[in-house]
Amino acid sequence: MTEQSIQPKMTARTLAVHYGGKPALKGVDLDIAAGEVTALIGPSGCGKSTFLRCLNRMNDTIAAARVSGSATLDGEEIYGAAGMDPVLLRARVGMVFQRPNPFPKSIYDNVAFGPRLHRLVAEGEAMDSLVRRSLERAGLWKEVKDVLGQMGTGLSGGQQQRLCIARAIAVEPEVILMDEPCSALDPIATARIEELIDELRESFTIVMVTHSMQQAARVSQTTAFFHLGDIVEVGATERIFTAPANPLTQGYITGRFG
Ligand SMILES: Nc1ncnc2c1ncn2[C@@H]1O[C@H](COP(=O)(O)OP(=O)(O)OP(=O)(O)O)[C@@H](O)[C@H]1O
Repeated sequence: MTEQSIQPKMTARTLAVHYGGKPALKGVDLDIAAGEVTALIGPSGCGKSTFLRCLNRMNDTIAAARVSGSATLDGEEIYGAAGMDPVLLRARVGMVFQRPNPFPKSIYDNVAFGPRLHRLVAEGEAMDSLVRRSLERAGLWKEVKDVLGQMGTGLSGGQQQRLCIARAIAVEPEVILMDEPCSALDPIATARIEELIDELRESFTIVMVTHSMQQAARVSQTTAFFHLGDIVEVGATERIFTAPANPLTQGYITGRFG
């Protein structure tokens, strides 16, 4: 028995990625528990973002990347001949990036983009209420309700990141991948996003790459420690930060390397 959930939302088995023949991820296994925040930590270049991108086939967009092994969503294989369509997969497994990247469109159109692409609701009242609800869930509605026609790119960095979260949740994904979502933000904007992540966990499964030990400890329930393309240790966040089993994990969380 591991410390992991017995009914994982997503799994990775011997998942490996090479970039132009160079290994970046060396065949890792991980279970992602439903309704939790899983933090991926580890030194720079150890494969955290590469792993994250495997979970919604974003590595497909990198020409040099070759993925092997298996990843599943609700037990369904993502890769291989019977794998999932990347566009449909990304509607179920959304992504928020390091730098807030709203489209050069209005706040409204940023949030309506996914629902329009996937024809989720009709234009008009139904779309208006979906946009409103998504902005409310992202904690941004009150700040933008009177300026929905203004460019999303005109918001502050923290607001832009919450807009990107609203855009991601507008299509009701099951999983949200976050790649260092606060690293471009100031401490106040970071605190708001961390609170938001904690709230979103009630509705979504979240996998987050972070360089901040404090952030991993504050917002995640499970932590996986990556080192040189492997997952060295995974377990309950509290245990990882208080009693790591592996000396490499211990060295990293106490700041001896990384
Ligand atoms: N698009 C790419 N093309 C070629 N090599 C890449 C690409 N992306 C990542 N790599 C390489 O793969 C390895 C793992 O990188 P990755 O970005 O996944 O690590 P990371 O742990 O997320 O790093 P960081 O914490 O610095 O973001 C590194 O050696 C990196 O140089």
